[in-house]
Amino acid sequence: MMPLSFILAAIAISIFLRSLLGYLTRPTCALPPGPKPWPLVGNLPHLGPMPHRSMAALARSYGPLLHLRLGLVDVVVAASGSVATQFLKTHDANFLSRPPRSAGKHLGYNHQGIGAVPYGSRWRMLRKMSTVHLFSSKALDDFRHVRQEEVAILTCALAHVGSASVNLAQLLNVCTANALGRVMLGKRVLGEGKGRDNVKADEFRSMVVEMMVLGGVFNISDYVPALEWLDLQGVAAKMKRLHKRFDAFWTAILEEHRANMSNSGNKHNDLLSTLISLQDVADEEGGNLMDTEIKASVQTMFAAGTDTSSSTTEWAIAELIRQPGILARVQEEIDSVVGRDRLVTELDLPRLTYLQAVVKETFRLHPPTPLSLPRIAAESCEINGYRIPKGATLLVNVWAIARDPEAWAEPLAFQPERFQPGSEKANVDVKGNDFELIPFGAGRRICVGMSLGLRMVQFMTATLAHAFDWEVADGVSPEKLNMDEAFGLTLQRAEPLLVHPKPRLASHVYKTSS
Ligand code: HEM
Repeated sequence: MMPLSFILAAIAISIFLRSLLGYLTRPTCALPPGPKPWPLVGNLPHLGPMPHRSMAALARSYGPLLHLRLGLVDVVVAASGSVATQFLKTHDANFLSRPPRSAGKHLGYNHQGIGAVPYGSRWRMLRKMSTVHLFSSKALDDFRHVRQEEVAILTCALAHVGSASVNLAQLLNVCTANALGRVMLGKRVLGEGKGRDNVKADEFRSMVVEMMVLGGVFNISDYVPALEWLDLQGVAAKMKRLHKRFDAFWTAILEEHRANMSNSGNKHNDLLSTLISLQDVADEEGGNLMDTEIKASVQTMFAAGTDTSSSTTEWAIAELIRQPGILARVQEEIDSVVGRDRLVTELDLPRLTYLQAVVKETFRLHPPTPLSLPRIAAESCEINGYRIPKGATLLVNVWAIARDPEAWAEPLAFQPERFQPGSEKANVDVKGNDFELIPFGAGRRICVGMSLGLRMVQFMTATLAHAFDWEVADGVSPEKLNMDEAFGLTLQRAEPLLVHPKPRLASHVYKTSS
């Protein structure tokens, strides 16, 4: 038996060594600067109704790398292109997962959808499947006719409103959701009374609206997890109820698809049937794609892909209405490429360089997710000499970055010319390569639907600008158009754009056979 003194000495040495190790590996740097947090709520009171604007203002006082304590959660905010580069390029591997949120838990099948699933083999599998079958150039081209048909229906509807004014966002939303629905589920999801829709369009519409509302609520228990069980705002209860409705909807669609596939010899011509047919293929760790992952991912695609594209297009048209000179230049460009005897097609887009500049400028001033989607630090790390603690939430203020006066001349002015050949930002794109303009995020977890979102926004903006002249409803003059923002799940206009579209092409163009 070992003598007691030896055992005590061993314990003392191990305690000393542990302390020494702790001392040597202690973080040597401080947290990034930020306003002093209040007890318990931390900096929540600093956020106000427009967190992206409040955080931009705080960054002006404290610098482009900001630390906030929201409730009990450490949050770091990147507010310049160079700080975003540090997080999303240099340290991207450390920020590949998203922090758990009540919406992902209660509405997203406990974080099983592509947008919330932690980084790893399941994420890679979902990402690869959707990239190949939904967003690759081939997949996009295969479904081009679908988007063209839906945009033609939108154009036709706008041409026939007569003297009534229209809420452009609503029609754009129906167009994008139906285009996505046809590609992902093989059918329109927001119906349109032509006898071909057999999903419950009204039910779907009301569920999506509620999802956007609940997703936009600032749920206290996301920031003070100890209070989760109290569900102080009743948000979790509402999410659970909504989840039940959504799950019944997706389960019915899955069953219907399986039945159709077995009747048609496993034919699959939409994403859902493709995913079902891939359920036998195992991921790198041997796991198969589960029904819940399919349902969660399809639901995420609708949530992430509809409002983003439609609200950006609404902002683009609002900017064009406010600046008739820019609209005239867009129309002139499209007239010269397309003429006035047909609608724009997606194949025309590469030749419409000024239109593309207009879309870039719209993404710069009105990014639909101004704080991107949050990421979480897997490990502590050091950025720009500051300590980023393990588990901290990263918010990238893409809205502030794209208005940074250090990076942009006249940052608040809508000037598509800045992206024209020979201009300062001619080579800047929105695809995650130029960190001063990252509306789709950047790095490995960049928006998976970027190619589709970009194409949809370019195509809808081009079509609407080409097919119509625009008047604001109620006699509001273009320069008085209210451009205020409202913060929700996506960056919406505070006041919807109510307009009178005036057809400007040959009348046969506004007839659709769909
Ligand atoms: C105007 C269009 C869009 C914008 C500006 C946009 C923006 C974003 C942003 C900023 C992110 C977070 C990226 C990051 O963490 O770095 C994201 C993620 C995502 N987006 Fe988009 N998006 C758009 C359209 C779409 C479309 C059309 C779809 C699908 C139909 C889509 C599906 C997704 C999904 C699934 C994710 C999560 C990806 C992941 O976590 O791996 N988005 N989007």
